[in-house]
Amino acid sequence: PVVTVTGNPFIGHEIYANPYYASQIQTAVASLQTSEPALAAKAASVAKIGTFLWLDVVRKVPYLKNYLDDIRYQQAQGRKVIAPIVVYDLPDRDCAALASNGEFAIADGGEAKYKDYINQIAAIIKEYNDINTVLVIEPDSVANMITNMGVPKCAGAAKAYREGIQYALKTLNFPHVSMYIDAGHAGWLGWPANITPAAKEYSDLFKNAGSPRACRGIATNVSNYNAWIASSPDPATTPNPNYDEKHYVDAFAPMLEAAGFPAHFIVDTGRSGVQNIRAKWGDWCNVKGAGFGIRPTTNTGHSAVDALVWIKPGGESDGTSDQSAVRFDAHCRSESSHIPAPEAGQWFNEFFITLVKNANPPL
Ligand SMILES: O=[N+]([O-])c1ccc(O[C@@H]2O[C@H](CO)[C@@H](O[C@@H]3O[C@H](CO)[C@@H](O[C@@H]4O[C@H](CO)[C@@H](O)[C@H](O)[C@H]4O)[C@H](O)[C@H]3O)[C@H](O)[C@H]2O)cc1
Ligand SMILES: [Mg+2]
Repeated sequence: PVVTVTGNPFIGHEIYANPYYASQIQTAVASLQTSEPALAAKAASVAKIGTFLWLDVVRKVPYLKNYLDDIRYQQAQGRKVIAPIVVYDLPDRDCAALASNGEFAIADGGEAKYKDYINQIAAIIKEYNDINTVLVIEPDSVANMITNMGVPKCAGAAKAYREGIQYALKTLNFPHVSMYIDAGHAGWLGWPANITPAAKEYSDLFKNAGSPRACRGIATNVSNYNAWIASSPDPATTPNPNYDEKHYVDAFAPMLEAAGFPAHFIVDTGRSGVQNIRAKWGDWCNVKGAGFGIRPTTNTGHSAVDALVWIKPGGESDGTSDQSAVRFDAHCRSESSHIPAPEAGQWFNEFFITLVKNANPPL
């Protein structure tokens, strides 16, 4: 039946555990089976945990139908399953870094290609109006508009980012959809100097898109390593009073509400199980010693936080450590980084095994 979502979309639902991530995990399990069977079993259990599907290239969009068909099959068995998707293909993507440079360039018709990408997603999502669908909108992009307008590529992309995101918010505004716009993390927009301009930027985006019903709020800590709640501040976070994601949400939510954007939040806890492992807070690439964090849940203990979720699939690289690679970013050879590492999005088996070993809570 047609789904109309009101309120927290995650309540009473499990998050789709997609077969693509599961198949990559099987590789790790096979490599551990004989030498470390207990660890292999823990690794295998991750395949059942729902992570988000990243539509990071337009050629992946048609595969969305396969996943949605699979969810229909699970729903036919009486299960209530969320479709968890990341929309991530803006032209001149990842403008302040190199690791996740995208396929579309503004200089090469990227804005029109992005609208076609969004239209393709909208056509499929519209057809599957019986599936409760959650969309994270464009990790890192708006955050870069707040802190990196000094980077020529970001300054040059500002108009395209804002227009592209507003197009997405309007075009994907369906009754069965809930959208969360990415807003970096506590160590990015959570800094006092950044959070005030951030509140204006996000509320303007929301209002200029016509305050779409489906725009439920904000996603934080996507692909990052911050605690949801830290028992004490990680030394790398000093002197930021917002030293974990809960402090960031507590500070940000009322500012957005006051500016006309009554945002709810989801927080990525996929790789936040271990704290105090970064030399510098700005070290974002393949952080050595990381562990899987709090399992996806709606028991957040926070009225503004709909769910803790695993958005970045742990085990997929943040970026290559190969200095000769086109998309090499020096942050991926930071003192905090696990080296060697493959290209962004590629399977990073050693890192996955560390995430399993260091999982907190334990697997
Ligand atoms: O105490 N002080 O006096 C003081 C003064 C100034 C300060 O400045 C702040 O310092 C922060 C670093 O601490 C900066 O935050 C970093 O900004 C980077 C982008 O520029 C982000 O990188 C992205 O990370 C994504 C994954 O999260 C990747 O997917 C993506 O590819 C990658 O590009 C880092 O996470 C994020 O931690 C702030 O901008 C900056 O304003 C801070 C304190
Ligand atoms: Mg990235």
